[in-house]
Amino acid sequence: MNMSSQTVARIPVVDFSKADCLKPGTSSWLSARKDVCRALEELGCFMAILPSKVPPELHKTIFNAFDELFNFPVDTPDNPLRAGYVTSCSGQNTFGIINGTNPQETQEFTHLFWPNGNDQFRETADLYAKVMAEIDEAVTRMVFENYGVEKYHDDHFRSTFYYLRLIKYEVPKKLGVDVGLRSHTDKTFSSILHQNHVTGLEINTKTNEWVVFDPLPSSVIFMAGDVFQVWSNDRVRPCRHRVTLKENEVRYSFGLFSLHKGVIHVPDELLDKDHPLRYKPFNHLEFLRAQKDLSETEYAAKAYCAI
Ligand SMILES: O=C(O)CCC(=O)C(=O)O
Ligand SMILES: [Fe+2]
Repeated sequence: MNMSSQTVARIPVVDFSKADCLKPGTSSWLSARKDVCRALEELGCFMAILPSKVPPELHKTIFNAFDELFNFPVDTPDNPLRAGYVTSCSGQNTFGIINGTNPQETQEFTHLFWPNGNDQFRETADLYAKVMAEIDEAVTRMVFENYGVEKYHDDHFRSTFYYLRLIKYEVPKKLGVDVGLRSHTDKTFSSILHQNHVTGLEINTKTNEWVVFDPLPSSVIFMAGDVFQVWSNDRVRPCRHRVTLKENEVRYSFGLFSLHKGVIHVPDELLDKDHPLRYKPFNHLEFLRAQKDLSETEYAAKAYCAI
């Protein structure tokens, strides 16, 4: 063991470009499952190397399109884009697409900007969203299997939908101290982010260190949200994170946020005398509607439905 691995916490890596990694029951699946579950219980996140069907050059394609997207004038009073254009309280500008894994939705969105369409952007966004959703399906199945409740996974996944967000952080005014997003946990079941080359996302470890996420271009970060914690009766650790802007460049990220239609409850199989029930069943979408601040708060679902 060298010095740095003793002193610097690292974000675990799970390689989904390996053959059969996304096929339940194979030896690659089982080995990935072990790494996934350990990472989610210890840290609440991991870096996922994307399957090889995502060609590495698409990284440039998607973020070059972001330059154009975020330069469209959206602040004119009658612009239909205003409705979907949200500016959060700190440094984020975002476009959000509900049901972002549905190609019809991304097509409508694309046409708002480019009246004649932009196949390159649309197809690239669709591919990333699709692959990220496949990773989400596999990862949640791995966790369900690990806890012996895989029989609930199909229903769970059928009730999942994805909110796609395109996020921009401006070049910071004061390098090194500018806040992109204050420390928070996501109010999702899970969140998956693909970012451009500008670092800024920081992950909080169990020992309260902040570790900078420095991804490979062909990777994403998978983070457990508050609702994953509640569902697992505190076995999965929600990922506490923030964005600090330290580089003299625009930072972009492409995020897929999973939401659940219906009631979340802890499976009975996860309860025993050492693990008494900690959460009341709750409706994810009602919970989201009840939140005043959707971005920069911590452990909100825990507070909402703890027993
Ligand atoms: O842009 C990022 O890397 C993180 C975004 C984030 O944490 C959020 O939108 O909740
Ligand atoms: Fe977040």
